[in-house]
Amino acid sequence: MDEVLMDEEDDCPELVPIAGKPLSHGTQIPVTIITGYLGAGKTTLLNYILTEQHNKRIAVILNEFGEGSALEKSLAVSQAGELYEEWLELRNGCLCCSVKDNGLIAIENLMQKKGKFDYILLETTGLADPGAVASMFWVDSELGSDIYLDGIVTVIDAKFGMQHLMEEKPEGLVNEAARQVALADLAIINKTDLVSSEELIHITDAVRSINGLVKILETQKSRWVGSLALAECMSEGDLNAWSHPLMLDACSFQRGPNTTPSPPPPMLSQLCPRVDLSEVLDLHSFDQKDGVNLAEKLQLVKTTRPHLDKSILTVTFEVAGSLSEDLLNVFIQDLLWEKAFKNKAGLPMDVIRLKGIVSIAGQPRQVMLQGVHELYELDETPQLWGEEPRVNRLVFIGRNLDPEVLLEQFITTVLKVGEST
Ligand SMILES: Nc1nc2c(ncn2[C@@H]2O[C@H](COP(=O)(O)OP(=O)(O)OP(=O)(O)O)[C@@H](O)[C@H]2O)c(=O)[nH]1
Ligand SMILES: [Zn+2]
Repeated sequence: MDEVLMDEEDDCPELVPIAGKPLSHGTQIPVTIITGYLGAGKTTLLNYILTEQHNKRIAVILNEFGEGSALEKSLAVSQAGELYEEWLELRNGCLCCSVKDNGLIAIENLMQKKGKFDYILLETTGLADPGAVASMFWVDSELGSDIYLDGIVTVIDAKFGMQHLMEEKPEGLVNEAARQVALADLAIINKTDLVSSEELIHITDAVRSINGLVKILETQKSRWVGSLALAECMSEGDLNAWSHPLMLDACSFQRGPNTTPSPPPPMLSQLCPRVDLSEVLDLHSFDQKDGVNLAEKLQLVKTTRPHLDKSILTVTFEVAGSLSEDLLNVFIQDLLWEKAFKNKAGLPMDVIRLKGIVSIAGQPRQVMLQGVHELYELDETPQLWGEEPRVNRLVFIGRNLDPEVLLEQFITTVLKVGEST
């Protein structure tokens, strides 16, 4: 294994970009953030991952923030049954450099003490905003950290998830459960044993209506508990694709007439509920490895309609042509930082997650756009534009989004009229 490069251990270190940022994550360790409302099944999923056969040295971090202005946070790392614990000093409620850098330093220290990990899983508390935690790893990965953000996994309670998603918050505040779904790269709808197939469809639709981009899996005890026949059905490759109850339903039919004696027709929720580790780990949701097939993925995304009152939704559009990079930055900053765009009701659009593949005038390769809350990044992918006309595809997940207004703003401000691609 490679040497662990340690950052200077300051109170609040200055991070300096390293020259010649590596294009691959060769020596970096992925971190997956596991979030989800209280009691949804996050720890159960972690335990499952840790006990499953794999060749990885996985470290688990429990990101327990105390109530209110707690000054300490425990960083427990369990690995191969052993539990290590570190205590971090936090400055009062400050989510800026104190948490950021100390969090990373603690992980890096730990790696030095215990040897390098292959993978880090970070469980947030049920009420945490995964966006804040994600930002910490995402930004620093660009600055030569040992760690990069692989993806955000949100565990949802099939039974109480609807209730959590619908909970009314005081004016101006986003419901935490909905925010966790909005930010998810993978949504695991757990405890399917506790609901009927109708309830399962309902919660799945609600999740999809918030986040049109997310991959959805259904589980019991965060794992699969099916029979051999179901194991066969799971080997069908299409479940690696975007899972949906109807697809799970379809896979029970594909088993064909040979499966005798036929078992009682399984409830939708009993089909194939498991998590294959490859579906949770190494998602590459924030980097260029994802960029290669992101263009295809984005084509499948549809603008959603709010399922719940005042809820978060997904807006997507395609625009042919090439963009001015400067104007694109202005557009994104107006949207994310200035909150300058309003919907028809006059409410400012609030984007939580942003993804896209765009064509920058004069650049031969596709450029990936990623955003989480106020952070965003434009990154060239290895993918060259082909012969066919270039198409920009964007996906926005957030509140008060109006597809028409967004599209109009995008076209008028960003598109380089008359520019050849
Ligand atoms: N019936 C049922 N119970 C489950 C399932 N998955 C987890 N549980 C139970 O739900 C409870 C909460 O599970 P945890 O894994 O601790 O949930 P968590 O999200 O880590 O909870 P917090 O960290 O407290 O927010 C435990 O009692 C689990 O045994 C499931 O699929 N079905
Ligand atoms: Zn837990």
